[in-house]
Amino acid sequence: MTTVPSPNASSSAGPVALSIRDMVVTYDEFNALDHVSLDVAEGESFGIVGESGSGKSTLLRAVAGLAKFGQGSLEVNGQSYSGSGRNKEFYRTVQMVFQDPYGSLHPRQTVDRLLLEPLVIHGFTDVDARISRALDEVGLGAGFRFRYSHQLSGGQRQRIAIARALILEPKILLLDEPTSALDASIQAEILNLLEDARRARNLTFVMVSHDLGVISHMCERLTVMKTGKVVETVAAQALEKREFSADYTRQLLVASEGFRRG
Ligand SMILES: Nc1ncnc2c1ncn2[C@@H]1O[C@H](COP(=O)(O)OP(=O)(O)OP(=O)(O)O)[C@@H](O)[C@H]1O
Repeated sequence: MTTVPSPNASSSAGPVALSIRDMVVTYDEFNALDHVSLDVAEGESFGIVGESGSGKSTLLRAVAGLAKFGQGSLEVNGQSYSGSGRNKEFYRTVQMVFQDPYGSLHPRQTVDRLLLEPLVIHGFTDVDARISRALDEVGLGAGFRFRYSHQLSGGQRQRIAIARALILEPKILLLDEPTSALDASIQAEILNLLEDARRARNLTFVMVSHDLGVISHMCERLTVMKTGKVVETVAAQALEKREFSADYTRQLLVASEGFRRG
């Protein structure tokens, strides 16, 4: 197993869960991802920040196989993947949670069906017990099993989306702004729920957010992106101590603090 030493904040410690080298995603001759490289360690919580359009979602989508990368390489849990091909094991062990759970939850399916579907696809048989456990883990009781997504609040819908991701016992969660559509108190509940799940299951997180406060609360390290490129990768504590090198990181931090004060 590949292990990356940790000489400083820009490299991860321990076995590598996710390794991206020189990744390029091109749309209409424009590089939305421009030679991006980074490593994320097993069990690490890793953040991606940057202004709108900097390529954060494209990076997650390229890892997930939802956007094709034309150049570069991707290794997940020791296995190499091409720009577009993914196998069934990948789709079990790597799960993505989106900002808007409406998009990922079929409106004509009950919670029960929504949780059953991935279990059936991946050949699990003890489905009843797994559905009950998944609902418990996200703080929803059996009473929610036969509700449709329009009968749930935004926070409850996001809990179901997380349950649907966790039910397959993944190793990596790709989280694309998972709480930015929620109000502050629900946001905190969902972040706590995610953090509890990560610790209990030794999950690896790669979390995109425009909110540096969320990322520094949740993540051990983070990559700052601008115009499709990595500006720098720093330890989350470095933000508080102002131990980063790029002016752009300082601008992002100042903008985010100004926004919070405002
Ligand atoms: N399917 C697509 N076709 C063409 N261009 C795209 C596509 N998806 C993304 N882009 C472009 O790629 C760039 C990066 O987009 P991306 O969604 O990754 O940014 P982001 O950092 O996640 O932004 P935000 O914080 O606003 O969600 C943007 O200029 C966007 O317009």
